[in-house]
Amino acid sequence: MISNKGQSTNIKVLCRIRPLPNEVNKTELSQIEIRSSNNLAVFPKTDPDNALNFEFDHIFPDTSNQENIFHIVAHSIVQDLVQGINGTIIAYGQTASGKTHTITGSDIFDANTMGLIPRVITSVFDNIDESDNTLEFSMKISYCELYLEKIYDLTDMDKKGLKIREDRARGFYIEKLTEHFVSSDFEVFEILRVGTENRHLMSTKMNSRSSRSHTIFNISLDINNSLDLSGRNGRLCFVDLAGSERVSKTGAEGLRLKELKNINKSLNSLTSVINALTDMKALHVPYRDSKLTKMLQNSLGGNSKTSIIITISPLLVNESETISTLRFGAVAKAVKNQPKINRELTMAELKLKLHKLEEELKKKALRIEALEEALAKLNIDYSAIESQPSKSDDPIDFESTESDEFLIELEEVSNKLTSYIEDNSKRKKLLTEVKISLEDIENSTENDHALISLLENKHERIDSAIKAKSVIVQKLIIEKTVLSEKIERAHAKKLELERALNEKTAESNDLKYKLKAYEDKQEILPETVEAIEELKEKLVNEQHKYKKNQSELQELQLRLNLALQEQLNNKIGDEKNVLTREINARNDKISVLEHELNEINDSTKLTKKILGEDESSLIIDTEALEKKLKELAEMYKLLVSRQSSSNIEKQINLRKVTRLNERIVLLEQDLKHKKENLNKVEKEANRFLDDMAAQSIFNKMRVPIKGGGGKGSRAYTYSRLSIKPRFCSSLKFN
Ligand SMILES: Nc1ncnc2c1ncn2[C@@H]1O[C@H](COP(=O)(O)OP(=O)(O)OP(=O)(O)O)[C@@H](O)[C@H]1O
Repeated sequence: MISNKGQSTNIKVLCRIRPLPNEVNKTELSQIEIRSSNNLAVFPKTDPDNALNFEFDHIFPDTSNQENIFHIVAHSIVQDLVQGINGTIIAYGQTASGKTHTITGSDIFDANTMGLIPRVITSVFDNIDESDNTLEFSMKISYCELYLEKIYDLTDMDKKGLKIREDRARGFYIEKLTEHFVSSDFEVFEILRVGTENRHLMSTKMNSRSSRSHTIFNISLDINNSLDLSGRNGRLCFVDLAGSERVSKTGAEGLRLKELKNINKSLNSLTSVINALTDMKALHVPYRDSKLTKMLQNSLGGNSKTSIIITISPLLVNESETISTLRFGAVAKAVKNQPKINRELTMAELKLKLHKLEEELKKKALRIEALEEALAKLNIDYSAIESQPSKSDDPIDFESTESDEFLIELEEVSNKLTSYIEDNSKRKKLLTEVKISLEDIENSTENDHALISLLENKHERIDSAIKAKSVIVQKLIIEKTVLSEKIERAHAKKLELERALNEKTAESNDLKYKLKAYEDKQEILPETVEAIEELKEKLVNEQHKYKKNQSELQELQLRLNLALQEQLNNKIGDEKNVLTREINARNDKISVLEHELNEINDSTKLTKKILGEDESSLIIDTEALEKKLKELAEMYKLLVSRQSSSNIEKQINLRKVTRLNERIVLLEQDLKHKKENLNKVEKEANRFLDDMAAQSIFNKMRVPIKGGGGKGSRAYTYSRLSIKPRFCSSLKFN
């Protein structure tokens, strides 16, 4: 990296006064007067008449918001960063005075409360978006903290106790600190969020989330110009220092005390560095005294545009810390840095430089030649002059005395020549170095080109190999499909064959079984014939019996029907007669009664006529008549009940007839079953006879197919049977 010489610039110091915490009473305020945007006075409680006056680059009153801070502190730093100029923003101040609030913000995702880092990140990406297309950017982020003199990688908590190394080109740097390549503000926000969560915090009297460490958030931006191949690099560093506190005020103990001592120690070393940087008489800047100052070497007195934001509290209770912070800021303001554009020369620039050096070298060589010629004309051996001891030690003794002036001139020429030679050798050396570096660059460029073409070739080869492979893969896929179809077909065929084989095996088993059965049967044929004869006989007998039964049954049924019919007719006739007789008798009775009633009527009329003649005999007659009437009524009732009981009897008889009919149906069904059974028996007998007939033909036609055959052989084949004897087809029933 070759850089233009940096201009000396003072560190900027800006002062931010935090607003009052809500719970605080106004009477407890320090007397701080903001006199202008860069001037402020403090009237100490102990000595209000002697105001302490402070001048800073800017003073932010407690009403300033985060956006104001960004515009005044960081806007120009962002512009510098994208030009390749380093920047640093440091927050320094008492605990709870608002350092973290200023650098990171209370909530990095809240547009109002987000601090400088998120705003700067957004702005850098905006700048990148708006930049020329020929510029290429590459951004790296790292985030670490210094806690109890140990360095932690906040983006990877497994990395603790990191070492600070020193390098000629880079100065101090943290070894193994993760640098995240990022391409969007979201990624940076995420790193910031995770890192901020990982910080060492503690709840203290003054701050519920007090930082117990110094944190450094670093942005590194490489800017490359694709046209002239020039490059730049800018680094922007945000430092949130841990807050100073008086041990006596806090009454801290244990770890808290240890933390506090460490914080104060490193802040003291920072103050020492600042003091040394501003002290003209100081011979040495004690950067190496602490890790913090090593890490901030470039930001303080180095190649960086640095701004320190001092944060102060308006509370009276913090007055002494406020004054000491303001004093620190006042001193720091005097520190001078040399920021410069960090740029690499373009190839054209390097070539031009080389060309100039070569021209210069040629001129020098000509001058040397001219001088050597002049010497030669004067007969002076230049090499002898060169090898001669110095004049003071052993002065030259010129016997042929030339003039003293000539000697002086000669000495001058000799001196000039020597200086030319020295100059020349220096330039030659420089030229060689430049040539070497140019060659290196050309070599590396050639190497890069070669590598690129190698990679391109390789890429092409891989590409064509991939294509070839994909063709093969396609073919293989097709082959695989065809093969799997074939396999499927073969499998189906195999299953079919297996099924056929099973069937054949079953058939063969069946045949074997049948063969065995026939063989067995053959052995018992005489008995079988006898049995068949017996069976036949039995069957004929059964058929006879069945026929007889059937005709008997039919006869029985006929008789039954007749009997029933007769019985029914008789019964109905009887009933009818009885009823007719009863009805006739009743009619007779009714006509008798009617007759009697007429007589009574007549006698009543007569009675009415002779009324008064014999009333008592009339009453007797009336009573007799009433009695008669009663008897007639009862007789009528009896007749009616007889008629209803004859109706019931008729119903019963009808039910009996129905039951008889049902029984007839049942008998018919039974008869049908018996018929069916008989048919079955007949069919069985026919089959049996068929088998017998086949057997008798088979016995005549069997042929050996294996093992010579003959008697006792088990392997036979069958000829097709064409004659099938039937068993008594005439016995079939309809
Ligand atoms: N300017 C401000 N406006 C609003 N709130 C603020 C401001 N400054 C500080 N605060 C609030 O005060 C509290 C302490 O602030 P912060 O943590 O930033 O202090 P600090 O200086 O970083 O403290 P420490 O050194 O202990 O870490 C926080 O809740 C913060 O939000």
